Amino acid sequence: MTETELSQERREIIRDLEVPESFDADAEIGRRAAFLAERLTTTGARALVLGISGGVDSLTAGRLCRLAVDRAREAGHTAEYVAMRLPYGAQKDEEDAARAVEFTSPDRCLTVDVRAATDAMAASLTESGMVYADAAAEDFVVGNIKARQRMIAQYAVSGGLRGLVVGTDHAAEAVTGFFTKYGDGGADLVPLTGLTKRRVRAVAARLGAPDDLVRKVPTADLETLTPQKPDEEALGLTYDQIDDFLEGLPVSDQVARTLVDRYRLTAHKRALPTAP
Ligand SMILES: Nc1ncnc2c1ncn2[C@@H]1O[C@H](COP(=O)(O)OP(=O)(O)OC[C@H]2O[C@@H]([n+]3cccc(C(=O)O)c3)[C@H](O)[C@@H]2O)[C@@H](O)[C@H]1O
Ligand SMILES: Nc1ncnc2c1ncn2[C@@H]1O[C@H](COP(=O)(O)OP(=O)(O)OP(=O)(O)O)[C@@H](O)[C@H]1O
Ligand SMILES: [Mg+2]
Repeated sequence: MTETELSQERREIIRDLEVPESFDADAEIGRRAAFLAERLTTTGARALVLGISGGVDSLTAGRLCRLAVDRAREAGHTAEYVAMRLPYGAQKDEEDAARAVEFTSPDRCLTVDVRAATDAMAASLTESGMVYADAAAEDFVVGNIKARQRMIAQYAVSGGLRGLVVGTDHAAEAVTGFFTKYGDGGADLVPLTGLTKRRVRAVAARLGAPDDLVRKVPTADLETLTPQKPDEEALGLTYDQIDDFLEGLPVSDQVARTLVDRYRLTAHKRALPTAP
């Protein structure tokens, strides 16, 4: 890829992922809360359902759900914001998760431990004769089962309450495809679309979130063998590098090429299933 092709492709990615040049936290909060409220009133849905992990993305999306439900109610609509705690057994940062739930102020919070379902599926797969390359490969696959069990739990609640499932994907995850296909990637509404990680943090700070949660080290926390593994370690890139790339700020050629490659390789995760 020539320099010109690289910068052209970068511009296209920024456009496709809807990353605006300028950013104003107040404007983003207003626009995104209004979007969620409009979805509630237009679809007639009665609930916004969201998993709260203890990380900054769900904390931010949760507070936007609170604002949106309040707005929809003011317009005469009946709706609630339902938070879900979805630990796999005992979660190491449970205290952060509890504080995050409190900050987002849900109408109710349901806790569903995804461990039994995850372990049962993993055991059935092994019984079927499925063999993994090694223990780390199995752990990685089971990590994605955890994410999909969370999706199943959220859709069960959404189905029962006539709700909509809220996802937390944003531009810095979308560009790298750093989410589980049909797991945390499975949602009805994605209010953080187009935000870089630092902009998610800026929105969270503006919403008044506790500082340590705003600055918390991001983790998918899916692998049992390496709990709380920082995303940056798994990605081999820092969020600052990813954000700089998406915000059109200076990045090394190597970072730009890595991200363009990653974006191409993960195109299937941002698209509908491929058809003939
Ligand atoms: N070219 C192609 N066209 C159509 N489909 C294609 C495909 N290549 C793979 N696939 C399918 O996609 C599957 C792989 O996708 P997937 O199952 O998602 O698995 P994969 O992308 O390998 O793993 C998910 C990654 O996202 C990270 N993650 C997950 C969840 C949350 C977070 C977080 O930040 O919190 C991060 C996780 O740590 C891991 O690194 C393949 O097994 C295959 O079925
Ligand atoms: N243990 C959990 N309990 C409830 N929801 C979860 C849990 N783990 C993940 N999720 C859901 O999956 C989403 C994706 O996880 P992800 O790690 O990208 O976001 P986060 O934890 O909110 O923020 P960060 O990326 O900074 O860790 C979360 O935003 C949340 O909605
Ligand atoms: Mg997380």
